[in-house]
Amino acid sequence: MFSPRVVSLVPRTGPRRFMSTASKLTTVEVNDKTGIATLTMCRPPVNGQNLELLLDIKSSIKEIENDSSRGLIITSASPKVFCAGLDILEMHKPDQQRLRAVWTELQNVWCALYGISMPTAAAINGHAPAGGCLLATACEYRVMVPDCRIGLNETQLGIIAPKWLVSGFLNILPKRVAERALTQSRLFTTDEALQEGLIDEIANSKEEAVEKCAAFIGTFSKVNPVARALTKLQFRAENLRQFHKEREQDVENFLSLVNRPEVQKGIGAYLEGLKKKKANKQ
Ligand SMILES: CCCCCCC/C=C/C(=O)SCCNC(=O)CCNC(=O)[C@H](O)C(C)(C)COP(=O)(O)OP(=O)(O)OC[C@H]1O[C@@H](n2cnc3c(N)ncnc32)[C@H](O)[C@@H]1OP(=O)(O)O
Repeated sequence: MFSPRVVSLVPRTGPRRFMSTASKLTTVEVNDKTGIATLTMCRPPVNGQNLELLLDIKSSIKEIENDSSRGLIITSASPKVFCAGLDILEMHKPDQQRLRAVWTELQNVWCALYGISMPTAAAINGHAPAGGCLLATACEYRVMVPDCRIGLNETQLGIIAPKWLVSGFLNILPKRVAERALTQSRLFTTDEALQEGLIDEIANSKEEAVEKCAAFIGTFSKVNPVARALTKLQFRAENLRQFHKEREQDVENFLSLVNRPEVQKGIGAYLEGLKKKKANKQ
């Protein structure tokens, strides 16, 4: 659960350092001058959230939290995609135990990122549908590169995003806009996302996005970190409480929904569509 941590306000000096990461699916780089940790997802081609990537993101977030970094920036090593959401292959003709673990780890990742006390920001250097949007909206600030898309498009796959998954989205967007976007499976362009407030800034490159995220985190340098953390919790505690109350039932709901024959059919067709898209590109 949420536990605010006192962070020294004295700037660190020295070179950048890398933390150990569970595998190569994420890297964590800490800027020793600013104390900000950048977590980069590295599962080509699109950072599809399979079980291993989710486990790795979770352990990197925990590592950053234990290191008392000044802030956390999440981004991607893929040139065009921040994160394509859940790896659809995990949901198609699934192994039941693994599917259960995938959903549990998606919950764990959201909970760790949404409830972390340090400032968080997403440098969205590419498309961010579904689970990608979930990561971005769990953060406090979002900077996105031009000509990309972000949103919760679950209904397109015949699945329903549960309340906890939508809560970050609802922190940012007016309820009416959120309801319409979810029911329409709307993916916002970068410009639309800025106009609606789903993102905070546009940057021309990933590097600039990371810089803008760091500048946002820097705005807290003179704010008491405990007061900041408790204030953040005040805004997020109710969603976290509700999530913990419902998380087990939520896993059962997910399993039963994904296993429905018509949903399996929809997921299969969606996968085919992705493959056809690639064939048409060639
Ligand atoms: C109680 C129940 C609650 C259920 C709630 C469920 C909550 C979460 C759900 C999800 O996250 S579902 C996943 C939703 N994601 C998407 O719909 C994104 C699909 N992908 C795309 O739109 C595009 O790929 C892209 C991200 C915009 C990137 O486009 P780009 O043109 O750069 O690449 P592609 O050629 O399309 O893809 C490359 C390669 O990657 C495969 N792929 C793409 N997305 C996924 C994915 N989500 N899972 C698995 N694989 C994916 C795609 O098929 C290509 O594969 P190859 O053909 O190269 O093998």
